[in-house]
Amino acid sequence: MSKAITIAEAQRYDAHTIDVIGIPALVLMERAALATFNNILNDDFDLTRVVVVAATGNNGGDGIAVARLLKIRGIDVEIYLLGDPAKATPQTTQQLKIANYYNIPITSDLNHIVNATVIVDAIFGVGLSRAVTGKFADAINAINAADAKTVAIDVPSGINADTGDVLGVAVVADSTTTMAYNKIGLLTTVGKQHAGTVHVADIGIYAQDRLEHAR
Ligand SMILES: NC(=O)C1=CN([C@@H]2O[C@H](COP(=O)(O)OP(=O)(O)OC[C@H]3O[C@@H](n4cnc5c(N)ncnc54)[C@H](O)[C@@H]3O)[C@@H](O)[C@H]2O)[C@H](O)CC1
Ligand SMILES: [K+]
Repeated sequence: MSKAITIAEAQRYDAHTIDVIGIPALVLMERAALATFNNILNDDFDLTRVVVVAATGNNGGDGIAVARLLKIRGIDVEIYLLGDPAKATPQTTQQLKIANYYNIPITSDLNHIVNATVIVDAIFGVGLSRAVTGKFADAINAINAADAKTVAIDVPSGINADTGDVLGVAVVADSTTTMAYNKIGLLTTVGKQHAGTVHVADIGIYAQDRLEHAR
């Protein structure tokens, strides 16, 4: 049974890797995006119309970087942005700048989500801290109403990564690319129902500063 971690452990390992070891947060974000991008290509989905639904935390930054990787590959992709870009994290602000360089369209039309063939869920990851409401809930309901295949980044948005509980409303994903280690909440019945196939991405974050040898 491979290791699964809590939100607090994920945040602690993240901070240790950045602040003590010295790997920049943006490098971790790029590796998270590349792992998710490769899983999307390997999952062999219909990539005719991809919509990345992103908020302004680092989960959103991961998704905006995935959008750029898809755009460079010649795939029709747009970003449905939730929240105020002026309040984005530094890493997500940088990803928005890069996405702008590649002229990736940003939409606020929920119909674009409903009509997508693949949706990337980059709304909330381990930073989810309260019940999902308002525009965030509207976007998650649109994602779940779509016929599209849905790929969640790190945690299906709306799921508490410690307990697997749905905080108001949560994305039901076909697959989830989760960073570093699986999350204990995704091993629960409800967590599994929302995560779909879970891919664990090695992005350079390890509990003991190195990748543990497979048991
Ligand atoms: N740990 C790793 O290995 C890496 C993780 N990455 C990604 O970063 C996210 C965590 O990012 P963070 O900015 O801490 O939080 P989120 O993006 O998950 O959440 C966004 C933001 O939203 C606010 N918020 C919380 N709950 C609600 C709510 N119910 N309604 C509205 N807004 C809410 C809160 O302020 C949060 O900060 C992790 O999951 C990974 O995807 C790194 O990119 C790579 C390494
Ligand atoms: K997510």
